Amino acid sequence: MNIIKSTKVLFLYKFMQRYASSQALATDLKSIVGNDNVATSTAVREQHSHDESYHPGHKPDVVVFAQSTDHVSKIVKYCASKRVPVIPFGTGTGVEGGVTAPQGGVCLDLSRMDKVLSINAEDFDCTVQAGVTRNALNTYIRDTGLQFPIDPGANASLGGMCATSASGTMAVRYGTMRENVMNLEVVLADGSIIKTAGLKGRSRKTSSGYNLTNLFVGQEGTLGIITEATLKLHAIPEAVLAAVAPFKDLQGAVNATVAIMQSGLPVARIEFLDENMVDACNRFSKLNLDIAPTLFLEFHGSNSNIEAQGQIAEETCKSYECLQFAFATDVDKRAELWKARHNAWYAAQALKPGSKGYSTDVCVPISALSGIVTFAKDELKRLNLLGPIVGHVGDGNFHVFVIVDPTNPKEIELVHQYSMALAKEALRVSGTVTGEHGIGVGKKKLLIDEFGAAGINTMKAIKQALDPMNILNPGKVL
Ligand SMILES: Cc1cc2c(cc1C)N(C[C@H](O)[C@H](O)[C@H](O)COP(=O)(O)OP(=O)(O)OC[C@H]1O[C@@H](n3cnc4c(N)ncnc43)[C@H](O)[C@@H]1O)c1[nH]c(=O)[nH]c(=O)c1N2
Ligand SMILES: CC(C)CC(=O)C(=O)O
Ligand SMILES: [Mn+2]
Repeated sequence: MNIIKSTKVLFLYKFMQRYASSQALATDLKSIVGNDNVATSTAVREQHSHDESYHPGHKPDVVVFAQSTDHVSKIVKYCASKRVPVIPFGTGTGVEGGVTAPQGGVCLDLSRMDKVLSINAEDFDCTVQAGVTRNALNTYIRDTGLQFPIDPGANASLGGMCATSASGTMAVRYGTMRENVMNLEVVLADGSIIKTAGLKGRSRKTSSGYNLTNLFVGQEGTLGIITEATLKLHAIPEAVLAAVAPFKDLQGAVNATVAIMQSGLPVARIEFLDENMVDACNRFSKLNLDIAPTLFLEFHGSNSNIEAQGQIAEETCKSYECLQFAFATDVDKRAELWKARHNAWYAAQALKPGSKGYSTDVCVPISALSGIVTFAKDELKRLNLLGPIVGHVGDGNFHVFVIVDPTNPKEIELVHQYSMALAKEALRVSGTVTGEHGIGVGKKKLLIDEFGAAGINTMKAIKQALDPMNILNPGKVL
């Protein structure tokens, strides 16, 4: 009885101590960035404690809404002086638990840094603050005839997209964030500010110094806070044509993809949905597609060549026994199709109300795609798991959205084992454990298999050099 009582007292004491120190932290931060930019309410901390995944949330002690690079620099400098963790937060749409605060600390929300700073239409580039979302940028530049085509399904922040090296359905044509970031402004762990590709750099190529830009793309907030990004823009195509092609079997759809890619056709989107995913999208997005392994395709070109592109794809799909090949030229029909594709994550979760999605994200050389998708499906069947499959297959990248009961630890463990087995199979065939979602907390254990000890030690040396006190998003990636 006494032990229980003293444990309760100790717990209460620790709780009071943490409460007092978080209040002191908030007071100091308010004096740096102003009262309106600091929140300590449970609701705001809860909202910033998790992303869109099944990973358990952890609340930060304080949420700060930065308004400028100067704010970010001052906050980081202050946190360094107190050894307080800083966790950057874009829009919280990540899926590997990257924004959780397992050690408490300050969640640095960048959404109020939402200015488009410059558009250089003649150079096909722009510079934005980190909190600008991809939809806001595309709306802003609509009249220039340009677009920023990297499209994770969510309306993510461009800072978050840089930090996770995001991609999406159009990476097959326009590249991922890695290929589209030209320069970054980054606040380092001591509060100093750098530009990764030169103080004013926005040239199309450079071989000057180390490639700092790509060090900070995909670092998930563990090496620095991205405050501004200079990005490549692309012309909005004169003509767009979409198509839907259901197949008799999975192999036909995947082999047709490989053949289309090998033919050199500049396909803009080529997305695979297995029969379960098509069924889920039909229900969630009110489509009426045949329930079969299916490709969604899109071609971008000029009025004079768009039909020829579609025709080559149609012939190729037919030679792999597609059941039909239906073009969608109408703007609304196309928008409906891609909206449904972007909502596939929610469609899968809606199959079982109350469930959560556990997403895998392997990427393999395209010649290994058919084998590994078959492996993924066979393992689902063996383990009796429900997991619709969807993939940016033109890049050899696909996800199994395994549906789990978040309150059932046994089921979560089983799905975790499935995800690990799939990731190891991807490595066996020379792929990677994540094509676009990153490592976060979910895939840390797999890094050693992908890079080996010497590779991991190199990453640790970089982390140690840039963040010696481990205040930047501690517990993530490494
Ligand atoms: C419905 C749906 C569909 C998709 C996706 C999500 C959802 C909900 N995603 C995943 C997600 O949208 C993607 O990872 C985004 O890049 C995350 O951007 P946020 O702004 O939400 O970052 P979020 O706030 O979630 O942060 C992600 C990570 O980056 C760090 N971070 C955020 N801003 C930072 C900054 N300014 N500086 C440094 N670090 C920062 C965070 O600390 C965290 O570790 C995705 N992704 C994808 O690649 N392809 C896809 O197809 C999809 N599809
Ligand atoms: C939430 C993500 C798992 C979704 C995604 O990456 C996709 O739909 O392609
Ligand atoms: Mn994806």
